[in-house]
Amino acid sequence: MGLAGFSAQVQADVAATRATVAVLHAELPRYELVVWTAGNVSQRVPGADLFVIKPSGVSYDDLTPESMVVCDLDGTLVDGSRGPSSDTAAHAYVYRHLPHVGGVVHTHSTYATAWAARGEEVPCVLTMMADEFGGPIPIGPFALIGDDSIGRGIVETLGTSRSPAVLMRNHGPFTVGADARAAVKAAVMVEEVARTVHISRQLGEPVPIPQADIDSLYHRYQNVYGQVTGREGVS
Ligand SMILES: O=C(CO)[C@@H](O)[C@H](O)COP(=O)(O)O
Repeated sequence: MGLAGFSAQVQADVAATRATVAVLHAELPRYELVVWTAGNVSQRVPGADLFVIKPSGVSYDDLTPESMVVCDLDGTLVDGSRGPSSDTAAHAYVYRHLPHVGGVVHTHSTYATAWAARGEEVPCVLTMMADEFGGPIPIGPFALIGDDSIGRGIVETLGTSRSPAVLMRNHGPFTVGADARAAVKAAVMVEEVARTVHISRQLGEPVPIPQADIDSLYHRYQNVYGQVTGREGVS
């Protein structure tokens, strides 16, 4: 165990990833996506079959770069002085099976988890949903914590959807992204739209967006929205 067998470059990348993942954990309470020690963020280490995740059951106030733990893609602890998150096996399964994913986030945010408790997907009735999720936010199967079951449910469900978020039944949202920041963004967005669609439902039946419009919105947001490097005026 330890990082001594890894190159200086990988060790530097591990240090940088630890810092990134520690900072991003602070976003979960900031956006009110978690209570107490619920939830977790992880990110792949570039150029190595490793990822960084938080230690299990440690207060968000006490999460530092040094306290982050490093695991291999089987979820085995490689470096760190504390036990890894209880969801490490789920994160590891996602990294093993989805090579394009560089970051994974899990929260128990209230509205998204309420949809998960009902086992009902969030229908695509908001332009913001079409933008970020490209359609409904799907429900994954019920799965117990600790082995590959949650990871399998995430990968199987995301394989049939453009959504970077899955609501694991009776549990809560898991989100993925090119890096941990993108996965945190999806976690923030999934809670926001779950809340808005829930409120809309109290007022009546939300109006679905036609598929062609969902496709158009998704394409624009994914490819044109924001500061796209290489576009005129953006360096
Ligand atoms: O879903 C669960 C437990 O039900 C976990 O995600 C906890 O919410 C956080 O666990 P640690 O990451 O602190 O082990």
